[in-house]
Amino acid sequence: MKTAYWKNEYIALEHWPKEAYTRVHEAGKNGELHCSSCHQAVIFYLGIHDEPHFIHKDPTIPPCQELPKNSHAAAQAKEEPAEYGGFRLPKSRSISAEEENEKNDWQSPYHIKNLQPFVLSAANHQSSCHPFTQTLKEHGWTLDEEQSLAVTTDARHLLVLAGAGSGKTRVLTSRTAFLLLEKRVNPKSIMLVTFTSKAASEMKERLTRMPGMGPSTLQQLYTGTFHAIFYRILMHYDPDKWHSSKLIKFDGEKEYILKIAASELGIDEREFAFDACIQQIGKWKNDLYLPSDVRPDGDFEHSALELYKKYEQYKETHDKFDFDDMQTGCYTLLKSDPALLSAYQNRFRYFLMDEFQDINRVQYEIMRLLTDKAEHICFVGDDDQAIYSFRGSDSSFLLNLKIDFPDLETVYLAANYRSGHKIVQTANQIIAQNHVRTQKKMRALHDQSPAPVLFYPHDEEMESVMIMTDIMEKIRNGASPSDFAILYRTNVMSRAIFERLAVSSLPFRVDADYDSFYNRRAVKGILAFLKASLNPDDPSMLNDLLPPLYLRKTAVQDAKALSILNDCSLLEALPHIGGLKPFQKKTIEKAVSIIGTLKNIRPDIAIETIEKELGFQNYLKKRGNEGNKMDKGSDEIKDVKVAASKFNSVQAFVDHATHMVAMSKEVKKRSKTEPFAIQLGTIHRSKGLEYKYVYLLGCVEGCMPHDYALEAWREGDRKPIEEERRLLYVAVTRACSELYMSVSAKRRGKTARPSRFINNLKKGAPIAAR
Ligand SMILES: Nc1ncnc2c1ncn2[C@@H]1O[C@H](COP(=O)(O)OP(=O)(O)OP(=O)(O)O)[C@@H](O)[C@H]1O
Repeated sequence: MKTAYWKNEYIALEHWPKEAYTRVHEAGKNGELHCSSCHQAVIFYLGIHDEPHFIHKDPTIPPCQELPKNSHAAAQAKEEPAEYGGFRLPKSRSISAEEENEKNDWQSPYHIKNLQPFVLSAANHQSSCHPFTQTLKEHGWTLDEEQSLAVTTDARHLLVLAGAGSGKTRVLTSRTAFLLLEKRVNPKSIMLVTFTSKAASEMKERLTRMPGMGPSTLQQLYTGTFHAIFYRILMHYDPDKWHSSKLIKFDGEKEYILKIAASELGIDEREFAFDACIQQIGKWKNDLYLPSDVRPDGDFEHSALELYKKYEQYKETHDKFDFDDMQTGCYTLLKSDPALLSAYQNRFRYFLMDEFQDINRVQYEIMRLLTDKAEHICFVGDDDQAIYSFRGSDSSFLLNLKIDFPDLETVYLAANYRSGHKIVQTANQIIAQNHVRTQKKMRALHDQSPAPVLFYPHDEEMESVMIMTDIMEKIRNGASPSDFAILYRTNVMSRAIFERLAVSSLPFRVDADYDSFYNRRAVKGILAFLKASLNPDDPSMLNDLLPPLYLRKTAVQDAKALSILNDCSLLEALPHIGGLKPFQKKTIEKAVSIIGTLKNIRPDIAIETIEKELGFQNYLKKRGNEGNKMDKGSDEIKDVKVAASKFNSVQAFVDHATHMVAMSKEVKKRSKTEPFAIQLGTIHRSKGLEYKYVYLLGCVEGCMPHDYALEAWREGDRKPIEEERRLLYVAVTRACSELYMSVSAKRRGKTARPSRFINNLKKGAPIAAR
């Protein structure tokens, strides 16, 4: 059914603006929609597969005949009210039923076609006859011919080079078991390096299920990430120097140190990309470049080098260290203490290293030192999954291993056990466009999964509703929440889907580094103005309100004292703070006079007022992170406006934001102990994982590839774009059965273009009008 009543208003979907669809959907959930014929309650279906339509809430009632177009109700809809169904139509838009130009075409989902046909390869199913492989098989753990070779070879130096889902982790785990059980290697002499600590514990967990593997043996294995292993070495050697209380954990802290240094050096804060500078310093350190080794190229690197020097001085004087220092510190320690190095070399004789494509120079050099007396090294990696080069990782270490290890034996794994043929072909097609890579092609073992789907929401809000509908349908049909992952390029993209999940009854979890969208710096600033408007005495808004009014944080105390003294609100006290410069006084007085009115206007308009009239835009330019490459304050403002546009009042929006901040804390806590939940996460964090159903948000230019990569590409640097393509490849290859990629028409309130990475997937196929 294409028509309904929203309270007393008539909705004909054909003429209803798509930006209002999510509101109609909400209205249906709240019981505000009724059938235009029988007046029974209806809900609004807004999913991926079928066109949006109304359905009776009671599933036993069949669809009704629609009312004719020229009925009384339809005529009512022609009056073009300013507020319609609680939704404001753009003034220029007519909702007249006669105006066919205004027809609201639905773009059907596109099932990726033109993929190479599936060919069943007999080799895929052959399992090896090696006795160890046979033993594993008897215990339900199969290895194919290639995997078995990688597990049982006597090669001293072994590289397992393989595509996604080809069983690299399975091989690494089996090879560890082979060394322990077949070769009777002392577990204490094995070092097993994984990319995440979770992967290390998962591998240990898999090992416990192998025949003859006791927990005491596994406890003796030396496992962990490079960082964890290096830190353990440092702590063993000098626990005071490396005490965790001295660790600089967050980029925010680094940025603070760099901003002070920048002002001392006269670097213009407004223009400078502090996030890129933090990355650059990390890159130099991971490349083992001391400040004196750096030969800067261009203005940015010159400034970054000066800041690098200052940053190192700061840590020295304040007795601090950061994560990069754990690596460089370990390298220096091992180089400077031959006895210590020798002790480690004598202890560890067997090395197994996963995700080797993401190794950086300092890690490689430490690995070279530690493995000097090694009897066996197994490197595992996939250059197509190298996604950390922005922080100094370099897959050429993997690809050039033969130079340092001339007897290196390479085993290629080509069979993909994880995904259906159409997903594997889609991934092959995406990654084949990269110029810098080793040529390899994955082949799937079955063709039972449907083709990946591109779907076309109007915006971020509709994207999240469509995904939710699809997930709920699948769960009703027997899927488990843990079958699903919703992946995105950057955390800021998760706002809308988080909000939908938060108000649903579905269990979901987030990455360990997740933080609420409403805790972002610029968003908190905007919220402070809105909160002040609702309650000028709310002390919780003061801290975030002061910086955009150019007041120091210490002004909190002054404001509190003045409000008591003058018997006025905290907000009213601000212009009376002593020592204000004329421009400050003017800004504050204007703000105070306008803030009070914000609560009476629509939240998105209120935000616009804060931005333009109350100087928030200028503040962001001066003090924000507008020079940043990744997270720009102005982008956060665009996002917050999209979020606010769902609400009719400032109060409702502020309440919602407060609720979401509390929810994100709660969900984060729950995430640690919630195994049967929908996973919400960045693509970076999804590496090594797999899910039956994967949804990819924002497959549009600017999101994927990210704006920063597009900028680099325009300046002639292809590397970031290739890395973005690898990210998409990683995301696509997480899906076992079904993959959905969202190509929204709008992003941050502006028209968006489909990602260049998926454009070629549609070649030769009809592209529906957008
Ligand atoms: N020989 C095999 N028989 C059956 N299933 C297998 C086999 N090898 C691997 N698998 C399954 O295929 C999936 C992918 O394996 P694994 O995670 O080891 O791949 P990977 O190469 O490490 O993947 P990625 O690099 O994409 O993270 C897992 O579900 C694993 O259990």
